[in-house]
Amino acid sequence: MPAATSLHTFLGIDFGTSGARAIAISASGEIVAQASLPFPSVPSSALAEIWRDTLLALIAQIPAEIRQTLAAIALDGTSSTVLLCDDAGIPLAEPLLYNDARGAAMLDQVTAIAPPQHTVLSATSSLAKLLWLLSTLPLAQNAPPPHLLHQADWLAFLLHGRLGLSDYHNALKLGYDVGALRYPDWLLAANLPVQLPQINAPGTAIAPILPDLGDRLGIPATCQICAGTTDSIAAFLASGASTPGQAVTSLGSTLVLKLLSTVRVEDAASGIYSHRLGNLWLVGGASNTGGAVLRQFFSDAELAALSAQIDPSRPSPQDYYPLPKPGDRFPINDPNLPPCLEPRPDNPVEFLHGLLEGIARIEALGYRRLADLGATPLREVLTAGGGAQNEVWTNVRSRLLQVPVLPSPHTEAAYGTARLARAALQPDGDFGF
Ligand SMILES: Nc1ncnc2c1ncn2[C@@H]1O[C@H](COP(=O)(O)OP(=O)(O)O)[C@@H](O)[C@H]1O
Ligand SMILES: O=C(CO)[C@H](O)[C@H](O)COP(=O)(O)O
Repeated sequence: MPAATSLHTFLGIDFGTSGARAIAISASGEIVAQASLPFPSVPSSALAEIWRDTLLALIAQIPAEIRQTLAAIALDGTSSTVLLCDDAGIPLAEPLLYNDARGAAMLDQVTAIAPPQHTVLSATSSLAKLLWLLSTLPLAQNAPPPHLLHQADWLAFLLHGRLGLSDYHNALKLGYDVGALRYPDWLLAANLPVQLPQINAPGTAIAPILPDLGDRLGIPATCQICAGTTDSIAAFLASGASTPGQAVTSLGSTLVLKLLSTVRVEDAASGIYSHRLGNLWLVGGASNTGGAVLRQFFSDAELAALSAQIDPSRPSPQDYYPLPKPGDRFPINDPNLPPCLEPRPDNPVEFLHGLLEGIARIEALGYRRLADLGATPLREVLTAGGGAQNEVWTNVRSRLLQVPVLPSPHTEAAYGTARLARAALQPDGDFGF
């Protein structure tokens, strides 16, 4: 594998909840190109087809002169978005998205095989989804067991052609033991009729881009495709945070908390888990609250205009638990938790104040839970995602969190994934963990 030079660039591709983005950076971390494409709100074809078309169209949007300098590409996807495919990588059924709770029907089975309090004990875990998919998939007798892949794994497969690989960020909610770096005995003993992916460290260079695809896209044959990560870990990596006690809240369609901690904590009842990051832990959880609820009531322009009329120093009298539909994962892990959006004041400014404060209270409750479980105390919160631009909201959150809340220097997950691609070719890495 050739070493990277100052003439090389690195591409990060983020498959988020509402669209995909790509950012190319130079060896010094400067953004040299970026592109984005929304997902269609009403899917016109099978989901995996939309992902594939979006991936190729997104790469094609990066200027040709940058594409020909690419030394590595990494991808992230929404965590626990999974699919089953055959030995040729063809999806056998529609993928299940990160927030799909149909796995609730399999929780008894998950409980029977997994240890108590394990992260997989959630309706939306990759393992619950895998069991649900296996229970519904009509598999021909003697057919080889299907491959389970996450969204980022499958997209990377399209670029490097090696099937059956994942990374230990995406694999956490499948049950992979990120402490021991192996599948645990309880999962292997379950003998599931599936080919579990082989797990790599996020950012490991896997293989060069498929020659035909490289030719078609004007990407050098030497460009390495790397093991990926999840979208909210990518947002954390984008921030540059590297000291225990620093946290990143992703305020996109959902609310995701990630605190860098020397202590690993887990609590299935509140949807809290720890991702591995070098020698440290990225502890936190993901709630279904967030910008998707705001979008049910307000356009982005309305959010900006109405927020400007809110006094962030004054608590809202509303006691909302904003969710786009019943069910949350963190800090209350309950697939049936009802949203609370009543009573609704006539004045839209007051209603929005209640929503922003409700989401901020869920965030504060989440960080409090992490502290109660013994994680490194919170010192500072950086914010990524569409909500990061809302200063009034930042002030509401700062009042409730009682630590400084700052915008992340780079709010795009794709920037963090580009850093991961760059680290793949610079073995001493640049993350400092
Ligand atoms: N001024 C604003 N204040 C609060 N939220 C906002 C504002 N502008 C956009 N948003 C929210 O940001 C979300 C989009 O953020 P983004 O990071 O692009 O999300 P995704 O998770 O889908 O990638 C939308 O759901 C929208 O409601
Ligand atoms: O809600 C999400 C979708 O944007 C997040 O991807 C998510 O569930 C966070 O998971 P992880 O901590 O494994 O990255």
